[in-house]
Amino acid sequence: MSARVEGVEVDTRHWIGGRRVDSADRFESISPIDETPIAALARAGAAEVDQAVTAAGQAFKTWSRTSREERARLLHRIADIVEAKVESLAVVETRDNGSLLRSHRRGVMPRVAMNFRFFADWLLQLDHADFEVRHHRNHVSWDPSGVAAIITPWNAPLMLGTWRIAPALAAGCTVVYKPPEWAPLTASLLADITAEAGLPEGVFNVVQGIGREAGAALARHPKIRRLSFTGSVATAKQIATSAAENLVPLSFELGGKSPYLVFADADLDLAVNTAVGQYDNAGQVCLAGTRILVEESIRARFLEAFMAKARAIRQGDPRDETTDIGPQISRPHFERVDGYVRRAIASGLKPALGGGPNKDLGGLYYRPTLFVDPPAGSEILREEVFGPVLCLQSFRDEPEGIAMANDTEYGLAAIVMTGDEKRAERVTSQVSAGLVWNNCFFVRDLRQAFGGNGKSGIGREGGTWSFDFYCDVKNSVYAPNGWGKNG
Ligand SMILES: NC(=O)C1=CN([C@@H]2O[C@H](COP(=O)(O)OP(=O)(O)OC[C@H]3O[C@@H](n4cnc5c(N)ncnc54)[C@H](O)[C@@H]3O)[C@@H](O)[C@H]2O)C=CC1
Ligand SMILES: O=C(O)/C=C/C=C(\O)C(=O)O
Repeated sequence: MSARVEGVEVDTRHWIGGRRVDSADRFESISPIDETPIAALARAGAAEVDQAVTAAGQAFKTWSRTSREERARLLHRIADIVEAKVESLAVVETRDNGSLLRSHRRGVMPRVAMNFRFFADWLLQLDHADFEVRHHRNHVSWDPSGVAAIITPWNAPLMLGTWRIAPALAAGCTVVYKPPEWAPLTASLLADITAEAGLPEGVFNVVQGIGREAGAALARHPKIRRLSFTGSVATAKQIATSAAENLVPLSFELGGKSPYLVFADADLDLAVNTAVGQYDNAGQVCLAGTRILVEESIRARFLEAFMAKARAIRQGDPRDETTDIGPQISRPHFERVDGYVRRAIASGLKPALGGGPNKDLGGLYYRPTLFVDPPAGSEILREEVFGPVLCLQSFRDEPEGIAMANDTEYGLAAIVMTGDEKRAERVTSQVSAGLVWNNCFFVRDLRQAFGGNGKSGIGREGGTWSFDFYCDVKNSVYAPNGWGKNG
């Protein structure tokens, strides 16, 4: 069973134990570009999930004992093939999730390859730390833990999936991956790539399906040893409850409502351009600085420049090179975003920009929207909209700016725009966020610790943090032969 998407053949069955497996049930992937169904996929239930976990458990026996060099070689091979297939991966992903084709070609798919390369290289230089304590040698090693379950969302499907799959495989775990049902297709292409690379059967498995069915069955499976979840807080709570039953270690990368602080001494052009960039991917970015906080003395100048720039955003078909932002992922998500905007308007707020669907384009295209001065505590300031909706407020001085930045239950990212290096360090040290960018945004290096505070998540991934999570860290103590025999 397969679908032809933008000229690329995509197998729409599961990938379990190195072969394609079908289900009796189906679900459809609908393209956000024009809301047409583009593929019918196998829809897993508990039986297929169990089959995948069993295959992964079997494969773990040899993969966990495969040398680090061989694991790294295979991951590099996967990266080579991803690089050779950037174009087909990019066109399928754009059709499936509506993100910009040019971003997929130039940034996202190369990052997918980098996810594999980076963790392959990090594995080889992972320091198996030794230290001496009173003639006893302590040795710390990162041992593979077992089957890792990985569940990720649709806003950057292959990049977010491989950001967890690559370190899990590098760590010697085997993987059962449940891709997002709103953008499931490139996961299947990845399965083909792992086979072409020569990854042994059962090491990487894909179960396609719906979150509350296949995802829930995977999260509660008693044989998984790690659970990495990226998605919403509501789903995270359900998953945590299931995982608690089996005491499975969790890594959660969840939502955000990040502050974007602009001080009067900031480079105004840079601050405005970067602020307008928070609409990228049609606002479907967990890290986005959706609460713009501007120092009062430059508020009018900032707002004027922001509005001019934001009005120039070109919205349209994400396959068009000149498009800046595309559609929302799905009709339910579009309605959810619109619900937030409608309730804000009903509460008396007037959007300074946008405030509804893009009627010229129709479909799932939602206009970049800005609310100025929403009251403290209002829903639009508190909750993650995950659409092209920003809020702008102003603050009198640094302490007030920091207090407003921290007035959230989330703590994923913060952006600080200032020309004063000392202020940058001071503010950074006082904002609660897993990632703080000063005078920049989304500058990523895979050695960085990535994750959030509060409702934005549990744990960190990236570099050694990923190995700490996917591995059973072991400390061994070696005494000299005969040590202590004579008292
Ligand atoms: N911190 C981070 O790195 C990132 C966080 N996100 C967050 O993800 C959210 C958007 O993604 P959505 O797909 O709407 O989230 P979601 O929580 O609805 O779905 C995410 C994944 O979980 C699965 N799922 C849904 N219900 C499940 C259940 N009961 N048991 C097991 N699995 C289940 C889905 O099939 C999907 O694969 C936003 O809150 C966003 O901030 C998105 C990207 C990165
Ligand atoms: O760079 C990462 O590892 C993760 C980035 C997350 C997003 O791009 C997102 O959720 O939009």
